[in-house]
Amino acid sequence: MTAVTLGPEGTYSHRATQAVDEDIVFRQSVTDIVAAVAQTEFDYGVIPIENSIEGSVTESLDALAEYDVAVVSEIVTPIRHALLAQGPNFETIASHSQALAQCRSYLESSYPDAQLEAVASTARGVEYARNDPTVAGIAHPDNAGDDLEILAQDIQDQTSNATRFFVLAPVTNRSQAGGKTSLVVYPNANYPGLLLELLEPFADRDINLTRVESRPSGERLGDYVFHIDVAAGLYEDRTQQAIGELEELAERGWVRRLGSYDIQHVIE
Ligand SMILES: O=C(O)C(=O)C[C@]1(C(=O)O)C=C[C@@H](O)C=C1
Repeated sequence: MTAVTLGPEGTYSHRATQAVDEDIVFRQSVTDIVAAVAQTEFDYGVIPIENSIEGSVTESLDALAEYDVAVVSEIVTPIRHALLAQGPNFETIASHSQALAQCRSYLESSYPDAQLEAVASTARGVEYARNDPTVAGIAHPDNAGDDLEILAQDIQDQTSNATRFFVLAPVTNRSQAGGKTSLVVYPNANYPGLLLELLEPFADRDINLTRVESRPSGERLGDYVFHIDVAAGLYEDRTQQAIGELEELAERGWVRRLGSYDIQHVIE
């Protein structure tokens, strides 16, 4: 079994993937990961979905709307960032845009003059710092190795900082079992009360929504794709009935069942 995730080695995605598989390969973007799993190149893919400080990883949501894959598990893990560099005299701080944003207050108060540079992943920022003494990276402290100093630890703006990851698999592995279900809905319609109507089938059956996110469809301004997570499994009649109603409401568009799954908490 092989899993694909965001590289290079040492990203938070890599750490989360170690809870799923031992044989891990890396890609440079979450879109590449979702596309590779959709094309059945790998058994699993692990992508970040949502962070407790910064919210949705929008590239991941858009890739889930574009490619047909299954969500088979959710991993929640604490994110504790460190500042890593060859020494204290650097001018640029490089990291993933999510990590830079999660440390915004710390960076504004401790390094107001530093140049912030968004790179493809936290581990990519560490590579950059390893090759350039004028650059510091923000990443998990284990990335320091023998050649980088840990200048500061726990620099995220909230100690409770945590990220949710989805474990993806090819669609043939989509499961009906699990306590949560993720759906993507494109109603291809726009009228007063549409969102209310889309959510009512769940409220009517006492199904708790754990997340609703809207993303632009890309078709026209004001046209949205909705990402809906519910605390119920596809194996339950009430979930199937609610989705049936949702499909009628979205008859001009589409409804994708990403699958049902359980949550795994990974502490380190
Ligand atoms: O760059 C990494 O280390 C990643 O795994 C990506 C990512 C993200 O996109 O949210 C994962 C967890 C953290 O929230 C910061 C960055």
